[in-house]
Amino acid sequence: MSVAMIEIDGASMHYGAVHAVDDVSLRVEAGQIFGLTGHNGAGKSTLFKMMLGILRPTLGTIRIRGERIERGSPLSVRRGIGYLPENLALYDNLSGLETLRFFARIKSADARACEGLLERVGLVDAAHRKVREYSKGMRQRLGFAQALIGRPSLLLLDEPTNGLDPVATRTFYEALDDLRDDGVSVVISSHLLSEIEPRVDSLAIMANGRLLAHGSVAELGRTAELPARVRVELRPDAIERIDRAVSDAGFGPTIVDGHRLSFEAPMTRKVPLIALLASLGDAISGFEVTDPTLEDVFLRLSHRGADA
Ligand SMILES: Nc1ncnc2c1ncn2[C@@H]1O[C@H](COP(=O)(O)OP(=O)(O)OP(=O)(O)O)[C@@H](O)[C@H]1O
Repeated sequence: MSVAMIEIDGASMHYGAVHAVDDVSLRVEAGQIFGLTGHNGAGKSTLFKMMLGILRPTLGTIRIRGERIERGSPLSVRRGIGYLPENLALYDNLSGLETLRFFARIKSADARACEGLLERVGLVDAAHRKVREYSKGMRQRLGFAQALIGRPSLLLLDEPTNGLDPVATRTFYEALDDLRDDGVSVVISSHLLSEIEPRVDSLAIMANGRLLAHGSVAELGRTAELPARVRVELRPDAIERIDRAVSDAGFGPTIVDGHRLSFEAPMTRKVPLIALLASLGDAISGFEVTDPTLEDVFLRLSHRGADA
């Protein structure tokens, strides 16, 4: 098997009785946008800090590109990682450009790239304004530019869209796609499941320090065994006939809402249900298919985790 970008093996971080991260094993392949999701306090930030070697795991190991991460890890490994912490401390009296130059010095990176980075995050016009005058979204974009200093091959971004408006959020994800096209691997944490769902190649769901599941959105959907919902709009006189035909074929349950019927089918039987409905003729005037969302998957898996 090829070397993973990140390989976490049985990693735990315990603060006394608090198990911030608890026996997490995870593999992130190179060249992916990988999402780390979970509710507040699930352990996402702690796992990031462990991946960076800021925190030493109580148990387990973490490898980046095959190199074990620990405090005092080789600079060559750390230099290849760009990190946007959840709350990046910025100096209010520095301008945006001075801020990036300051971080470039700390990272021993080429400061000449800083102007280009400001352009990349849409802050070139604010380059010489003091950070104290920046809005929350501008600070967040400056933080993102800071993570890109030194052309890292791995980006660890903790809640990067916090404070961004919808347009800035879209621009941010477009920038991530470009970075992935350039071969950069990205791990992004968020508790905004609907935002992250269409934008990651695969993801992990954490709750109370534990990993509930990981894989592509489709794989997680299968793991959660949630049904697809199909809603049809009908001529009133056809309701009974179609309800019977669908339940005779083994689908259900059916919900009747005026002249609409809703059916549920396991994802593996969604297409046969649609084919059956399509064969039932012109009594059907409208059609809507809803696959389970990541939010549904998360809720189902969290409940299972709590019941275990
Ligand atoms: N230094 C610490 N000492 C004790 N407990 C801690 C410490 N740091 C984190 N924790 C606890 O570990 C758990 C995980 O916290 P963490 O910040 O990793 O979660 P998170 O998923 O990033 O949450 P959020 O989405 O709110 O940022 C929480 O219960 C938190 O209170």
